[in-house]
Amino acid sequence: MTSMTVSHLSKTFKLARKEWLKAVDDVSFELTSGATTALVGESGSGKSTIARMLARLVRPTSGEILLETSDYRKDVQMVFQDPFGSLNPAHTIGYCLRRPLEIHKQPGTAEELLERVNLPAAYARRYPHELSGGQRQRVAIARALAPRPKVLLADEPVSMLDVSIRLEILNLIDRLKREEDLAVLYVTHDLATARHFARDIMVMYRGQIVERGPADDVILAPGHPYTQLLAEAAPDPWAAHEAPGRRREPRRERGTGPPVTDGCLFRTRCPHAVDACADEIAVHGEEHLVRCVLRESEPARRS
Ligand SMILES: Nc1ncnc2c1ncn2[C@@H]1O[C@H](COP(=O)(O)OP(=O)(O)OP(=O)(O)O)[C@@H](O)[C@H]1O
Repeated sequence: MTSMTVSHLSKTFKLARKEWLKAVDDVSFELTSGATTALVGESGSGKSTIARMLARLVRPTSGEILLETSDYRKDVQMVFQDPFGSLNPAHTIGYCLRRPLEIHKQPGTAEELLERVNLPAAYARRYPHELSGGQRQRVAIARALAPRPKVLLADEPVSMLDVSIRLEILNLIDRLKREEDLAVLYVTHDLATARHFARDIMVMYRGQIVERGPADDVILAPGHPYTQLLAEAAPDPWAAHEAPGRRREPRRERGTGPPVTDGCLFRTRCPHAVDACADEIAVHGEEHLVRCVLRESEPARRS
């Protein structure tokens, strides 16, 4: 079931007197209960701005965010990247977890929430500085779950954690998604975990979604030259088992001059660019969408 529908969402930041930045440009998608949707793309592509708009921390310039339920403040919760900055050091873990239960008038206790994220109930008496980064992130997840939300926004939830515990935390979010029937938006740079944990992947480039589809299709048969570049550059732990010889050397960038602002924004970096890329870009496909003029004849697609 669709939990959240995002339509034509845009955000423009004013940088200086006559300088504007289109951080998010006409983005539409849906989040479904019981499923993870990954949002991937390089730094500065607008991923966090989308997550922050969905969390109502940033006001959209235009567009619409529709929630199936009516209580937005309760039903949409976010887990942030930094587990060290997200818990108030002056309060016990128990206090951090009881507050959202009280505010949203939910039954349950801090101890029960700790057990749901595999932490000992006795941690309720501890302070954030007594916990490791991974343990703090578990508390942040427990706090986000306290109001029994429908949508969980996870903005790079493991990128500041030790590599050795990242999978534990992602597995925890995955289990809770199934148990609570959550719609999860997973914002990440990491294509391998996006593919493993998400049902669908959306690829962002300079504020636009350039490709979207089932996770395996997007990673194994990327239709957009930008996704191909990302997939080729990413260390892929599954590649050796699935497709020997599939990987190629990343192509060299062709970028010259100032960045373009119309047509395909990737065309100055694209190894396949043709004149038509300067025109309005059509979106091809139904389940697997690709914003690329080359898609029709598919010369850019990997075999
Ligand atoms: N409050 C703001 N004022 C001005 N510009 C902003 C603001 N917030 C974000 N930006 C700019 O918007 C663009 C998109 O930023 P955003 O943080 O959404 O990207 P991102 O894909 O999440 O990157 P990262 O992976 O590094 O977090 C960037 O160019 C960023 O500098």
